[in-house]
Amino acid sequence: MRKELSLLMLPGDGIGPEIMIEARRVIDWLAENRSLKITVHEDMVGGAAYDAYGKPLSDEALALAKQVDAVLLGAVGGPKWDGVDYDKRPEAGLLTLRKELDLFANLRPAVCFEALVDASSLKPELVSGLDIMIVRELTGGVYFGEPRGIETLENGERRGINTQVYTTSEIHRIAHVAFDLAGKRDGRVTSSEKANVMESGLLWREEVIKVAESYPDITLDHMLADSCAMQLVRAPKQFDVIVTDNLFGDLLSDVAAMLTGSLGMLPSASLGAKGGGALYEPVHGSAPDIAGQGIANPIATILSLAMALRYTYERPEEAQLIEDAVQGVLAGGLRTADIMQPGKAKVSTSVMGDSILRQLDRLNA
Ligand SMILES: NC(=O)C1=CN([C@@H]2O[C@H](COP(=O)(O)OP(=O)(O)OC[C@H]3O[C@@H](n4cnc5c(N)ncnc54)[C@H](O)[C@@H]3O)[C@@H](O)[C@H]2O)C=CC1
Ligand SMILES: CC(C)CC(=O)C(=O)O
Ligand SMILES: [Mg+2]
Repeated sequence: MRKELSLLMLPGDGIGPEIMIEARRVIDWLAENRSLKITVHEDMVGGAAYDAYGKPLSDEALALAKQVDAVLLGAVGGPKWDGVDYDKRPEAGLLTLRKELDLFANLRPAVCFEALVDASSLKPELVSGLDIMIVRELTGGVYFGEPRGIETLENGERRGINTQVYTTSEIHRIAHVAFDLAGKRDGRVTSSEKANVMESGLLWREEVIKVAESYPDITLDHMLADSCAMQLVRAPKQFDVIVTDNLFGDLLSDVAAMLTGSLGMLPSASLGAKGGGALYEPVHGSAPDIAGQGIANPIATILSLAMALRYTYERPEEAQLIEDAVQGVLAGGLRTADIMQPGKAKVSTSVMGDSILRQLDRLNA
C-alpha cells in the first residue's frame, strides 16, 4: 500500500501567504471531492523565517522538506530585508532548499491559455497554442559558484565576485531531463548558452551534443542566450523544449511569462533524482508592490500544485482537472488585475480562488 501522501507548505513573504491560501483550498477540495488525502505541514521560509529565527530557513523546516513528498512554496524576499547579510537574505533560504534537496531540474512550462491569447504582450497569432517547456539547471552555475563575495581592494575599490561553473556531470543530468521531456512532447530541444564568450557555455554546448547522441529521435539546435531572448518574443512557437543554465533560465522564463499574459500565470516544478524530494513554486517573486492588497493572481501557485499532482503524487487526472478549471474560469471572463483586459471582470485573489473551486465542482459533477 502506498504510504501517506505529504506536503510542506512554505508561504514565505509578500504575496506568498495570500496566494498560498488559495492553493490550500484546492488541496482541501481534492480531499473532499476526489478522495485525495494529503497531510499538509506548514512552516516559514525567507524573510518570515529570518524575522522569527534569524535565518531564512530553519533546520526544522529543512528537515521537514527532506521528509515530505513535496514542498509548495509561495515566494520569498522584499525590501524589508534589503540590508541583511547575503547568506541570511530571504532568497538564500530558497537557494538552500534547492541545493540541499539537490533539485537540479527546474521545469518552467510557458503555456498560453486560449482565453488569454489577447492578454499576451505579443500578437494573438504568435501565442495561440503556445506550449514551451523551459528546463533550467537549478543547483549550479553563477548562483552557486565559488569564489563569490564582495572584497575591498588595496586601492580602496570594492569588487563583487560571482563565478559561473559547470561540470560535465551537471550538464549531462540536466540535458537528459530535457531530452527525455522532448521525447514526450514535440521532439525538439534548443540548448541555450553563451558559447561565444564563456568557456562554461562552450563546455555546455559540447556536452549537450554528446548527450544528444543517445537520443537519435530528438532534434537538437543551439541558440546563444541573448538571441534566444529575442526569438522568444519574435516567434515563440518555434520552441519546444529549451534547456539552459541557472541564470539564463531565470531570465528566459520571466520573458516567457509575458507571452502567457503575466508572471502570475507561470508555475514550476523543481525535481532531483527519481525518488527524491520535489519543490513546486510559482515562477514569480513576492511582488512587494501589490502585497497585502488581495489582488495577486493565485493561478501560478494553483498550477504549481497541479504540477505536483502530475510529477510527485501521480494523479494526472486531478492535475488536468485543475488546469481545465483554470481555463474554464478564464474563458468565463474573470481576471485578476495583472491579466485584466477590456470587457472582462476584475476580481480579487480570493474571488479567483472561489471561482476555480466552483469550476472544479462543475467539472467533477
Ligand atoms: N521564487 C521566489 O521566491 C522569487 C523571489 N523573488 C524576490 O521577490 C522580490 C520582488 O522581486 P521582483 O523583481 O519585484 O519580482 P516579482 O516577480 O515579485 O514581481 C515582478 C512584477 O510582477 C508582478 N507579479 C508577480 N507575481 C504576481 C502575481 N502572482 N499576481 C500579480 N502580479 C504579480 C509584481 O506585482 C511586479 O510588478 C525580490 O525580493 C526578489 O528577490 C523574485 C523572483 C523569484
Ligand atoms: C532565488 C530566486 C529569488 C531567484 C529567482 O528569481 C528564481 O528562481 O526565479
Ligand atoms: Mg526569477
